[in-house]
Amino acid sequence: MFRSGAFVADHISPTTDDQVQPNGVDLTLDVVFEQLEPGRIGRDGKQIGDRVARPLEELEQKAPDTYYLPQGAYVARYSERIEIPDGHIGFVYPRSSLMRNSCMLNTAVWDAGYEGRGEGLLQVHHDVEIARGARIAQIVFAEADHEDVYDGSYQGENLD
Ligand SMILES: O=c1ccn([C@H]2C[C@H](O)[C@@H](COP(=O)(O)OP(=O)(O)OP(=O)(O)O)O2)c(=O)[nH]1
Repeated sequence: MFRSGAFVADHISPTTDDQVQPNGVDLTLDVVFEQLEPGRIGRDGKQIGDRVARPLEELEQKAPDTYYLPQGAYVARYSERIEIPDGHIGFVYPRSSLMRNSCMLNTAVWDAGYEGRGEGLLQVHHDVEIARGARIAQIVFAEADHEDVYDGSYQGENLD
């Protein structure tokens, strides 16, 4: 069973009322990275290729700060601290307005026990402007059995 947005919101911070949806919580864009060097996925480990944060553009004095993203693939970091409670699994979906603008957010599984400010693959199929802090995704929680909790290398990532 999927949990209510109000339940999810208790595990996402910070959140404002307008981020809380009936079945999930909207996530906002913090930083966009561009990968510079190849990474590696091995049989016994992995390495994330070097990356650089994209510059924020002052597009016609637009506030807040806005990213202008040419067609390409980027890694987007969410602003919110996400905690997946025991007995649950998380899924992130793109905001449909991204899709309708020829962009897509690809995501993986969010494991029970994970805490951090995670990332997603932002595919830009047509140039787009996205303001920092804009809502780009929605996270939902489903109840799920598990034996262990997440204890991998991304545990606690990007928390200050
Ligand atoms: O789209 C996603 C999906 C998951 N995560 C977070 C939550 C998840 O619990 C963690 C690790 O994901 P996964 O287990 O798929 O990563 P891995 O490559 O297998 O790394 P590890 O070996 O550390 O588990 O990354 C994201 O940031 N973005």
